[in-house]
Parts: sequence; structure tokens; C-alpha cells
Amino acid sequence: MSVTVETAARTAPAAVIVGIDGPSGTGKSSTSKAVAAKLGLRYLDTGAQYRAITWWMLNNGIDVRDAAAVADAAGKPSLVSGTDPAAPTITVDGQDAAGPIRTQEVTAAVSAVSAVPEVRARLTELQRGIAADGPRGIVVEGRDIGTTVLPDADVKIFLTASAEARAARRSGELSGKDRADLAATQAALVKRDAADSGRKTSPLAKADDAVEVDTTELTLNQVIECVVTLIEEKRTA
Ligand SMILES: Nc1ncnc2c1ncn2[C@@H]1O[C@H](COP(=O)(O)OP(=O)(O)OP(=O)(O)O)[C@@H](O)[C@H]1O
Ligand SMILES: Nc1ccn([C@@H]2O[C@H](COP(=O)(O)O)[C@@H](O)[C@H]2O)c(=O)n1
Repeated sequence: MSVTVETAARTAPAAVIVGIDGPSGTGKSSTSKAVAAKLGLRYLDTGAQYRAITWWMLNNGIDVRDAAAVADAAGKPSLVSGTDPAAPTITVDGQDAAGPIRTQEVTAAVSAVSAVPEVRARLTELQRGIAADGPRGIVVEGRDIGTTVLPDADVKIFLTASAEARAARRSGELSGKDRADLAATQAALVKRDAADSGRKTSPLAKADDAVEVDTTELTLNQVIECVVTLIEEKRTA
């Protein structure tokens, strides 16, 4: 019996930790979910957590431009992320926040909230706990996963794409009046990236040991295959 247990322990694939970073609209969420589902890994959307804490601040009358007020409130909301790639979830104080965190109001405010060190410290600790809590490994996507949250990740990917391609992808998700407003979509993306790259604490950045994948000319399936191959290579190395 003990021989069987030892054999199983030796042959079980080690949990793999994957960090996927990049600017807005490069395909992090779509790629990360699909890769996690294909490889039987968990999935964590850290952007959803920053959006969720921003939503809570807005709902509770906190001025998101007042960094001291945001810092004081950073520990108050209870955030829970579900990590099934087929159905990721996010709740704030027990309330489903998946829909409300995607509004324009939250998108416009999130960079100010995510620049506050106390917010980042809280969410980084939460993210590390989730990544460590499970046998199967995980794909974690965000802006600072490779540099700060999981610097020892087994595989680090940094997705990029031209601003034009990213705006076109985002506009494809919209309809009616919004769809026509490609230039405004692009300007908003570029503005958010500049704020995320320019903050002092764990800015959006490529880790030195991350593999950069320019997705401008790639289909989503090509990007998914590319990332799966990089992970499989690492697993068999
Ligand atoms: N390689 C690709 N080719 C065409 N469309 C793509 C590609 N990758 C992603 N998309 C589409 O672009 C849109 C944005 O993708 P996604 O939400 O995955 O990006 P993201 O990097 O997670 O963005 P954000 O950081 O703003 O959350 C989605 O509609 C997605 O289907
Ligand atoms: N690791 C991360 C992830 C996200 N952010 C901030 O959240 C915003 C929303 O992220 P999306 O991926 O949902 O677009 C993003 O613009 C950042 O301000 C972060 O700081 N760190």
C-alpha cells in the first residue's frame, strides 16, 4: 500500500503557478480562463478584485481621489473570489459584484483606487493566499503578478497589442452609440494604461523573466495555444 501512495506522489503533476500580465484589452482574461480550463487549473482575475474594492468605495461615499480616505477604508470590505475558470465569481460583503464592477463608473475610478499602497498591500496578500491554497495550480492575471504578487511563478507571460487592436476588440464588445466611438475607447484605454504604468507602487510592468507575446496579429486561439505550449514546456522540463 505504501508503495502505491509513494508512486502516486511521485507521478502527480506538480501544481503550476502561471502569471499573466499586460495592458488593458490585450486578452489576459480570455486567454487566462481558456488556458486554465484546458489544463485543469484554477483562475484568478485580480483586476476584478481591484474593481470590486473600487465599487465598494463608490457605494460607501468614499472620494476615490482622496488617497488617505481610500487607504483608511481599504481593509473594510470582505472580498471573495471564486476560481473556477468556467464560472469565476466575485462577491463584496456577500453580494454578487460580477456585473456592477464592469460599469464605466468603476472603470473610470479603478486606477485611482489601485494606486493606493494600502489597497495594493491588502489585495496582494489576498491574491497570494488564493494562489497558495490548492493542489492544482492556478493562472493569475493582472498587472503586477510577475513583478510583485508571484515573483516565483513557474511561468510568466506579458501580453501586448497595439492600442488600435485593443480598442477595436473592446468596441466589438459594445453596441449602438458606444460601438461608433472607437477613438474614445482607445483614448480611455491609453489613459488607464498610463495611470497603471505610472503609479509608484507595483506599476503595470513586464517582469524581467516574463515571455512577451504580442497578440496584435494573433487570433485568440493562437494566443491560447502559445501560452499552453509555454506551460507544457515548463512542466516537462
Ligand atoms: N487575440 C485576440 N484577437 C481578437 N480578439 C481578442 C484577442 N484576445 C482577446 N480578444 C478580445 O478582446 C476583448 C478583450 O479581451 P480581454 O477582456 O481578455 O482583455 P484583458 O487584457 O483581460 O482586458 P482588461 O485588462 O481590460 O480586463 C475581448 O472581447 C476578447 O474576446
Ligand atoms: N494586478 C492588478 C490588476 C488590476 N489592477 C487595476 O485594476 C484595473 C482593472 O483591471 P482589469 O484587468 O479588470 O481591466 C486596472 O486598470 C488596474 O488599475 C491592478 O492595479 N493590478
